[in-house]
Amino acid sequence: MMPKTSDPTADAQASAAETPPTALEVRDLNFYYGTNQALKNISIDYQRRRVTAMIGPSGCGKSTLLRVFNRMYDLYPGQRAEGEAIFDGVNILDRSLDLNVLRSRIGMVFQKPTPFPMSIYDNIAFGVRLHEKLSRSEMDTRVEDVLTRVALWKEVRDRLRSPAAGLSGGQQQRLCIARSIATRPEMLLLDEPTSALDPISTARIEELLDELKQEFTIVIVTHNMQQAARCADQVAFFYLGTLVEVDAADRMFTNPREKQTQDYITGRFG
Ligand SMILES: Nc1ncnc2c1ncn2[C@@H]1O[C@H](COP(=O)(O)OP(=O)(O)OP(=O)(O)O)[C@@H](O)[C@H]1O
Repeated sequence: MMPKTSDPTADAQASAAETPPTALEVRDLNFYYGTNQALKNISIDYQRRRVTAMIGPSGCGKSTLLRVFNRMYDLYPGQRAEGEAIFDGVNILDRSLDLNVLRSRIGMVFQKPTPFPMSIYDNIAFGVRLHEKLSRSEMDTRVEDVLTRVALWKEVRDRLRSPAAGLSGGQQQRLCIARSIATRPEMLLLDEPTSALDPISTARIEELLDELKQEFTIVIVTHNMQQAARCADQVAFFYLGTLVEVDAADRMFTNPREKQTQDYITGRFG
């Protein structure tokens, strides 16, 4: 941290220097399932190489927002988003955007581990082949690299050609994270990634997030307040489709500005 000075201008500059640049800037975003508006005028900045946790009671729109960021709604007629989500200078809501490119740059991991019905090796190689032409040895290196980074390599190196379905739930989820980072994205979106896992597997995923944020911007939806407090740099609290407040995690959990946030994090509702 830069030391504070008595000069307000210098203070402001020091504070600006400490603020990580924004990876994704959301402005006035509205989302509709048919006539049902699920997100209302959401504006939020996701800081580069930081973990942002999105919290809030069931149905408040956390997953909907996460899914907007890799355009999942395109698969479903009747669902639409309005507003802006600026990523690398481009509005990702723009209809002309190449979704394959978007999804290689913004990876998604779901609540339930969803390995493809193929070998461990091919789970990683499949997405990479869509975007890059690697030699066999380059692909071998990529597979080893990402499996090492999710701390799975030692456990699976002798059975890379075995079906991924034979892995435990926690291993499958780490494989899904490895698959997401194999295309070298800039952002990782995780929708309650540990809710189907035991406490040990959960702890391993949380440790992993701490390492991955050195390279990736991470957004995680979680119902688990302890998890948000352990993993997140920034926390956003949603309620009934609106963003109630967003702040640094330590401030959010010790001194939230809004009563609704206070009530939620202390377990008084939701
Ligand atoms: N496919 C859908 N069709 C219609 N409405 C939907 C659909 N999916 C979600 N919704 C509605 O949109 C709102 C937000 O849902 P969303 O799943 O984003 O909330 P959430 O905060 O992620 O909830 P949870 O924590 O239970 O996963 C809810 O009112 C929900 O009923």
